[in-house]
Formats: sequence, structure tokens, C-alpha cells
Amino acid sequence: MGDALEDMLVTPVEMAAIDKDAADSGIDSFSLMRSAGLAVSAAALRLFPAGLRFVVLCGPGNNGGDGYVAAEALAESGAQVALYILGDADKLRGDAARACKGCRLAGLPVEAYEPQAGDIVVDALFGAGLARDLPGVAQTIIKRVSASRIPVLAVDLPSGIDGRSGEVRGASFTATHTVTFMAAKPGHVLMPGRQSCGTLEVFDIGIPTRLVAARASDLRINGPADWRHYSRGLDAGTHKYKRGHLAVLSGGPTSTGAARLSAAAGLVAGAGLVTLGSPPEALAANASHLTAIMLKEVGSAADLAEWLRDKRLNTFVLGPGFGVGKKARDFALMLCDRALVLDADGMSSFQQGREELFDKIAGNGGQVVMTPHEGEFARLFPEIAADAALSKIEKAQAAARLSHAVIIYKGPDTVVAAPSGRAVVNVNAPPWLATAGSGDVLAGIIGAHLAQGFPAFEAAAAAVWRHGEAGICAGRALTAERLVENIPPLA
Ligand SMILES: NC(=O)C1=CN([C@@H]2O[C@H](COP(=O)(O)OP(=O)(O)OC[C@H]3O[C@@H](n4cnc5c(N)ncnc54)[C@H](O)[C@@H]3O)[C@@H](O)[C@H]2O)[C@@H](O)CC1
Ligand SMILES: Nc1ncnc2c1ncn2[C@@H]1O[C@H](COP(=O)(O)OP(=O)(O)O)[C@@H](O)[C@H]1O
Ligand SMILES: [K+]
Repeated sequence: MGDALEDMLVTPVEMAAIDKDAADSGIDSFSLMRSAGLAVSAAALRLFPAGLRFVVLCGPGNNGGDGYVAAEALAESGAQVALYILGDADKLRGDAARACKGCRLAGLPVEAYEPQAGDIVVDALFGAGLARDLPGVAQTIIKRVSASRIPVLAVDLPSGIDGRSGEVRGASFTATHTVTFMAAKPGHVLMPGRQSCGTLEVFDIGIPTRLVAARASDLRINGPADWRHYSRGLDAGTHKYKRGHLAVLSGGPTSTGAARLSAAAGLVAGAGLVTLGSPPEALAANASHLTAIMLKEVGSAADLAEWLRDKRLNTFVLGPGFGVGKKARDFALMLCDRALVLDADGMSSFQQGREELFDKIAGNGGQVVMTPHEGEFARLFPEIAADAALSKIEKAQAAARLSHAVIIYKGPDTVVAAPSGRAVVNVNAPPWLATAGSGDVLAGIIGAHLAQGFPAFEAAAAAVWRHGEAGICAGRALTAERLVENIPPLA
């Protein structure tokens, strides 16, 4: 992992500390605000050359300060600019007060703004400092602007989006473009915030990277930098056993497809061999659909115990189409000392009695990856799911800590979290990945990575990213089968 700013995620609390560290190190904080405001005016001129009037809405804090700088720079450039102020400009403090004094425009109260065709709104009402629901007057203006469909350029964050969680605090602007500073915040990548940002520009206002990195926790946007180290190309002298043996456990005769999707994805994703373990009554159904994937009868816990005597068999996928119940529980507990992807029914089987599973995982060093979507997450971690104070990232981190497993909390903004707190948010998944069997394919890709010796966190993060890339390559009319065919090479 590097300290590259473009992949880093910084919470608003961390950003405030970075800001203070920058000031303490002798950097003039007003010069940072000036850089921020100038970046916003440059983006406005670049992105909206046909705009007739820039309407800058300034709030009571430093986000408003950036807005005053931008308004002055836009006026200086000869553009037509109108300024509207939320609250009392006389109460502004520090850099924001100085920015306001340096702005030639007279402001009107924000409630007086009536959108006109040709306007471009520059939203500098609230940014990272938004600490509670927006005041009513801000909500009214947001609704008015949204109804008028006027383009919005957001400063730092669209006002109303919580920078920590991506939640909407009362109402929020929907921006065409957002200019943020130094590093993206969780609210830019978590839903619904991500949808409100439009395109995101991260602008370097001049705070040294080392100051940002020193405060940032281990939270990043998912990308190859997080796991490239493990995805080196194939050694010419490799053989199939060196590339890892993945075992996937199938459900009964009427629900075999899900496990086969995982198995097929595992093979395409790079496992050297894949074996499907099938109950006897489903052997015929599975055999009629398999070619490169091997098939083995595994009906009972005794059969599995016998199979596990082969210690080379080190990676399993359990859950897709498997059925919820005692058999799934028994199998999962037997597999905790191998690398294990516990998906779908495998997780749901522990809605009651999860402690036994979590203790087993802890006792075996934690090479277990669990892949809950929202419903499964609520089943396995009801108290965490119900905690409204937590962001999706914080929920995934809490679940990983509690279970000792790597958690892939799925959705449009999939979060991968390790028990250590390390986490990435994935941003490359197209919405058409929401199709039956898509999760089964993901489970197989994770299994392939584990079989190839990736540590659990990297196996999970790389799989989520590859799954997203496969979705992009396959295009909109996606089926899970086509997703498997489009899994791209790793390196
Ligand atoms: N972090 C940095 O390094 C820099 C930050 N800058 C700007 O500074 C902003 C953060 O500034 P602030 O911390 O002043 O925060 P904001 O300007 O986002 O707003 C905070 C102000 O509004 C009040 N407030 C918060 N929620 C409210 C609500 N719901 N209703 C009414 N009042 C509310 C707060 O008490 C505070 O006075 C960033 O978003 C960014 O635009 C820039 O000036 C450049 C440098
Ligand atoms: N709106 C969305 N945008 C992008 N990816 C999505 C979206 N909704 C779901 N996904 C992804 O699609 C996959 C669906 O998995 P899952 O819910 O287990 O479905 P299934 O059980 O049908 O396989 C997950 O990887 C999830 O992150
Ligand atoms: K804003």
C-alpha cells in the first residue's frame, strides 16, 4: 500500500485534524482556502462555459469561505456572478470572514434566490463540518434548485451529505460535479452520497501528503494498489497444483446452479483445479453440466471429514444454493481451519448460534471471508445493522472485529473490512451486477484468490474489484454466466 492521495479516504474528523496540523506546521490556512476557492472557480469556468450566471451560495463556516473566494475569482474573470448568504455574514470568523471581506459582491439572503434558466449554482453552504440535519431554509433552497434542474457545482461535498457516512441530513443537493480537497471522504463513495456528487475531482490545495497520511486511518478506495503485490503474473514453471485447488460445495438436486457458478468463476479466476463436492442425489444434475470442473461425492459430515484428510485441499466455498440448516453449520465449523468463503446459506445458517462460528474462526487464525448483502448482514449482525450512528464502513469494521473474519458487505458501495479495522470501499461496480447469481460468481473469485495464496483481505478486495471489472466488460444485458466469461486477468 502506498500513501497515494487519490486512493485515500479521510473522514471529516481526520480532515479537520490535518487542517490543524497544516496550520501548526506554519502553512497559512488562508492560502489553503484561497487554493480551494480558486480550484472551484476554475472548475466552474471549465465545466460550464455556456453558463449565463454563476450563483454562489455561501454558508456560515469555511465551506462558505471557499465560496467567497470562488465568487470573487469568477467576478474577476468577467463572469456574471450573484452571491447569496445563509445566516449573518457579520458572524463569520477567521478565514471565512477574511474571504467574505475580500469578495467584491454584495450578498442577498439565500432564501431570496429564485433559480433562473442559465444559472449555475456553486454550492458552498456546508461541507465537511455538517454536524446535524440542514436548517430548514437550506432544505427549502435545495428543493427549489433541484426542482429547477439547474446544474450544481458542489464545494467539498454536496450540502446535506454527511461526509462520514454518505447519509442525507434532511435534504441534499444533487451535483453535476464536486471539487473536494486533498483526499476523498467516505461520503463521496458511500451511498447515497456517491450518487449526489456527480463527477468527483480531488484537488491538491498544498497540504503536504505526509501530513494527510499521518492522520488517515487504514481506509482506502479499492484498487490494484491494495493487492497488486499478490497478483504477480504466472511463473513459466508453474503447474496446476501450484495454482491452488478450490473446492465448492453444492446444494441438493434442485439447487445446484449456484455452486456451479462459483466453481466456474473460480476456474476462470485462476484456481489450478476446481472440484465440486456434491451430495449423492445431486451428482447426476451436476455431472451433466460439468467439464473442466471435477466432481466428488460429499454427502455427509463423515464424507467431508474423509475428504479433509487431504491437507493439500486448502480452500472452500460454502453457501451458494447449499440450503440453510444443521448440515451447513456442521460443514462450516469443520472448514474453519482452511481458507473458507462463507457465503449465502452458509452465513444464514448461523442466525442462531453465531458465537460458535466466530470462536472457531478466531481459534484458527481467521482465513475466513464472509460476504453478506444487506439482508444477510442484518441476519448475522442485527445489533450492528440497527445502529443508526454507524456508517456502512463502521458497520463492516464492527462485524469483522466481532466475527474475526474478513467481511465483504456487498451492495453498490461494497465495503471490505478486516478485523484489524483495515477497510476499502469499492467504486467500480456497475448497477447491472445486481442480477441473480452475481454473488455466487463473486464467491468463486474470492475462492480462487485464496487458493492461490492471497491473504484473506487481499483475496476479498481483489475479487470485489475484478467482479466489478467483469460487470463493466460484460455490459448491461448481464447474466451471471456472462459475468463468469468476462472475468478479466488479474495482472
Ligand atoms: N480541510 C481543509 O484543509 C480545508 C477546508 N476547507 C473548507 O472548510 C470546510 C469545513 O469547514 P467547517 O469546519 O467550517 O465546516 P462547514 O463550512 O461545512 O460548516 C460548519 C459550520 O456550520 C455549522 N453547522 C454544522 N452543521 C450545521 C447545521 N446542520 N445547521 C446549521 N449549522 C451547522 C457549524 O457549527 C460550523 O459553524 C470544508 O468543507 C472545505 O470546504 C477549505 O477552506 C480549504 C482547507
Ligand atoms: N446497485 C448495485 N450496483 C453495483 N453492484 C451491485 C448493486 N447491487 C448489488 N450489487 C452487487 O451484485 C452482487 C449481488 O450479490 P448477491 O446479493 O449475493 O446476489 P445473488 O445472491 O443473486 O448472487 C454483489 O457483489 C453486490 O455487491
Ligand atoms: K458544499
